[in-house]
Amino acid sequence: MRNAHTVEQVRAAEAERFAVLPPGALMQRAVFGLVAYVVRRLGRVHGARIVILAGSGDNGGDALWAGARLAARGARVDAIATGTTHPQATAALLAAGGHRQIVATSAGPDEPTLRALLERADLVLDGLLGIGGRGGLRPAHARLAALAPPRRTVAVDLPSGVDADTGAVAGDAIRASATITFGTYKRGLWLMPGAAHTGPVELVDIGLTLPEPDLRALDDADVRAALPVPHETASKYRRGVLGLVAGSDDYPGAAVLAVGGALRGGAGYLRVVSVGRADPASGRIHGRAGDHVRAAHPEAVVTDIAPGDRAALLAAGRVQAWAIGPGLAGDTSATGASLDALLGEDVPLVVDAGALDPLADLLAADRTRLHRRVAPVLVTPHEGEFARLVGRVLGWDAAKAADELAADRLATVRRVAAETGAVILLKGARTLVVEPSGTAWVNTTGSPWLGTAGSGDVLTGLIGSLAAAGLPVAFAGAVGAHLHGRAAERAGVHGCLPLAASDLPRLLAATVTDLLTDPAR
Ligand SMILES: NC(=O)C1=CN([C@@H]2O[C@H](COP(=O)(O)OP(=O)(O)OC[C@H]3O[C@@H](n4cnc5c(N)ncnc54)[C@H](O)[C@@H]3O)[C@@H](O)[C@H]2O)[C@@H](O)CC1
Ligand SMILES: Nc1ncnc2c1ncn2[C@@H]1O[C@H](COP(=O)(O)OP(=O)(O)O)[C@@H](O)[C@H]1O
Ligand SMILES: [K+]
Repeated sequence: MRNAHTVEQVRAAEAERFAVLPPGALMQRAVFGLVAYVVRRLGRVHGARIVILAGSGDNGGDALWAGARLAARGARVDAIATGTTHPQATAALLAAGGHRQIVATSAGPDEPTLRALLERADLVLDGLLGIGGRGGLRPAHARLAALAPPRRTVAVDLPSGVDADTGAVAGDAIRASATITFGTYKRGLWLMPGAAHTGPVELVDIGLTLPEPDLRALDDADVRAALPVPHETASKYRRGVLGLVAGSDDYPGAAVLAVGGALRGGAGYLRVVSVGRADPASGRIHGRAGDHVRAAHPEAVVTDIAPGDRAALLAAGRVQAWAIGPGLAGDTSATGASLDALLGEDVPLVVDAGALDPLADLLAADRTRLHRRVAPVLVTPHEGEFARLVGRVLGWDAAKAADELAADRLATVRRVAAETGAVILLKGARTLVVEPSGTAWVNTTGSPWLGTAGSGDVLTGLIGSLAAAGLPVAFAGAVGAHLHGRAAERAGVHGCLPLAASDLPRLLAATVTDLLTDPAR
């Protein structure tokens, strides 16, 4: 498990260490980690050209001290500053033979000179701003951020211009190929849009004692430990039964995809409810989605029901979790009736896609509905669906939803989870899972190839299955998002690029197999 903390939490932990350690000790630990990374990355330090972008604070201090150590090993180090710099670190750099040759104010060097220096650099260390950065980059910094070569820039603690707590980016910000962060992960390294600026993030332990994290990210080891593995006395029922209401005559494929995900999530039995209509000749209820599921996945047990038939829905059988929504289309009041029936059942419920608007309508009529329910409800909107949800339930217009998410994605989702009583899984790059209590996970696996029609349907089935197999539903959301992302990362290796949603169940099976058979576990 990786943990992220707020700037306030980091400052408090640092203050506690400052009180007992010699001056500069924490900074030297950070510098040691940063230099170790640079040496590993460059391979050969002697003769390498390093450019330091140095701000006025301790973040610049870290970068300048690292420059001093690298200069002492024979690197050619140039520091570009925008004003004053950390005095001891600057003195150390100069003493080691480094240059502090340019002050990039408006009166500073012309752009070609700066550009030439940055273009020739083997590596640029971004020490403009760390956790002390406030607001967007000011013009002198912004100019440097625009010129720094993303593929050869390493962010010190965090990319300058990214808000450490929110991940918000106002204007220009450094784009880094890697970030070396100190003490703990900062939330902004994991939250969009800031997360798009970091490259891979490495943590350097500087010995801080930290409180409960504000945000968590799962690792493969956490997911491996959480995976539902059948034990000796298992049976299909004991492994967990998932009820899945998915597909429609218009979108039968969504049910097939959701079942494909569900079959890889660990539940032992899958009841699929297909919403159809009465056959004019026989009078029997029949849905196209059910036909497609039977053909693609003979192991699923399918019941066809008429739209909104609550009794037939519940008669599909006992389950340990329900999931509703993928591919549901048409009469939203009928979906609302099905949803209402499932909300009356005391098992975890996953609500996605075509069931989200009906849920929003139920919540608009009664905001306490989910707060009163004992078993949790997980909703899985993408950004557009999230905007509609907060529009209907909280009265936000689309612009407000977009502004709130851009300014502070985590706080916004936390607020909506607390107000609605739903666990919210907000999909997209860096999917967030947030409980009404505020407990939050961010997903750091995945790839933009997942932005393909139907991949969310697979995710819903997978999460429902993990919940039916016994994982608490919010955790099932975090585990499901991790597996879904890992599966997508494998697409290249398995010859599945460009990724199609139908590839995901097979890739999920390979992902789970590797996790469970990893000899290192
Ligand atoms: N304090 C310590 O002992 C340690 C600190 N560490 C480093 O210290 C950093 C924090 O240092 P600081 O508290 O000095 O803060 P920063 O170095 O992030 O920057 C603070 C300075 O930048 C100015 N500033 C803020 N926002 C600005 C903006 N938008 N444009 C231009 N200037 C702006 C402030 O007025 C202040 O002078 C961490 O991110 C980390 O890199 C590490 O060395 C670990 C140990
Ligand atoms: N740029 C991206 N990077 C990583 N994951 C993404 C990206 N875009 C979309 N995804 C993931 O792809 C899935 C898309 O789901 P969704 O939008 O519901 O698709 P659909 O409704 O077609 O099934 C989600 O799991 C989402 O997190
Ligand atoms: K920085």
